[in-house]
Amino acid sequence: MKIPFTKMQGLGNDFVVLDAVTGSFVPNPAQVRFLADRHFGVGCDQLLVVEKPGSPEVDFRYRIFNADGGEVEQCGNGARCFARFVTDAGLTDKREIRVETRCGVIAPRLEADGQVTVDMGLPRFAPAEIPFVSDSDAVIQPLAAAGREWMISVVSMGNPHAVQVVGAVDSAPVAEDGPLIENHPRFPRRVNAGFMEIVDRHAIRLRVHERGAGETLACGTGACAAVVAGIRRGLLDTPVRVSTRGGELSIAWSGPDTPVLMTGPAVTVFQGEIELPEDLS
Ligand SMILES: N[C@@H](CCC[C@H](N)C(=O)O)C(=O)O
Repeated sequence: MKIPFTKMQGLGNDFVVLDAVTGSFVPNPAQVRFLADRHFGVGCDQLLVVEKPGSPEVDFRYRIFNADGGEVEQCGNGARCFARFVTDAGLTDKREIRVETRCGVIAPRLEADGQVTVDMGLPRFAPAEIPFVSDSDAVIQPLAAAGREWMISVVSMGNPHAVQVVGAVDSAPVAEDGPLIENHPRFPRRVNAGFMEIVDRHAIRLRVHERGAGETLACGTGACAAVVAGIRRGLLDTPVRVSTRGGELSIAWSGPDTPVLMTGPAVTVFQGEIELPEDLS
C-alpha cells in the first residue's frame, strides 16, 4: 500500500502529516513506528493525522502519535503545522480554525506574517489531572530516582509536563535524567521532562525530553508548560520568548483561568509517497 504524506516542521520538531479528510488511512502503532523511523521510514518525532470533525462546532479533528507509536493528547508545534497543512491543502479558507484534539478544542490562527498563533487552552495543575501521584498541589515538588532529586513543577497542557529550573541548559543532563523522569512511577502515563534556564523575566532557554520521542529540537506544549511554571514560581512575566535548539517561540499567559497563547512558525519541508511493508498491517 502506497501512502501519500507531507513532511513538516515547527522549530525542527518534525512531523509526518497524513490527510484522512481526503483519504482515509489511519496507521496502526507498528505503521506509525515504521513511518517515524529515520532509517527505514520517512522520519519524524510525531505523526499527525488530520480528520473530518466529529461535531459541527469544530472544523477538523487532529490526532497525534509519538514516534514510539503511542497516541497522545496534545502537540503545540504540531498544532501550528496542522493549521498550515489544512490551509495549504485547500481544506479550509478560514484564518482561525477550531480543531478537536484528544484533550479538547484548540484554536490556531494564521497571522499575516506567516506565523501561527494557537490558543492552547487552560493549563492545569491538580496532580490527578497530570496525572501525578502526590498529596500536595504545591508549585514546586521534589521527585527522586536513582539517587538523584529534582525540584519539579507539574503542568498539564492536555499532555503531562514536569518542568525544572537549571543553571545552564547546554550542560543540563537531559539525556541521563530525561528518561528517568519520563518513566518515573509517580507519572502513571509517563511525562515530558522540561529543563528551563531563566535568562530574564521575559526570556528562557529550554530543552525538553519528550515522552515517546526522546529529546526533540523544540516542544511547543513544553514551552507553554515551562512559561506557566516560571510565572507561577515568580520568576517570569508574560509574554516570554522561549529559545530552543530549533528556534524561538513567543508564549503569553495572563494567569489562572486564562488560556496560554503560543506563536511561532510552521513549515512544509516536502511531500511524498511511501510503500508500507505488508507485514505491518
Ligand atoms: N512535540 C510536541 C509534543 C508531542 C507529544 C508529547 N511527546 C507527549 O507525549 O505528550 C509539542 O510540540 O508540544
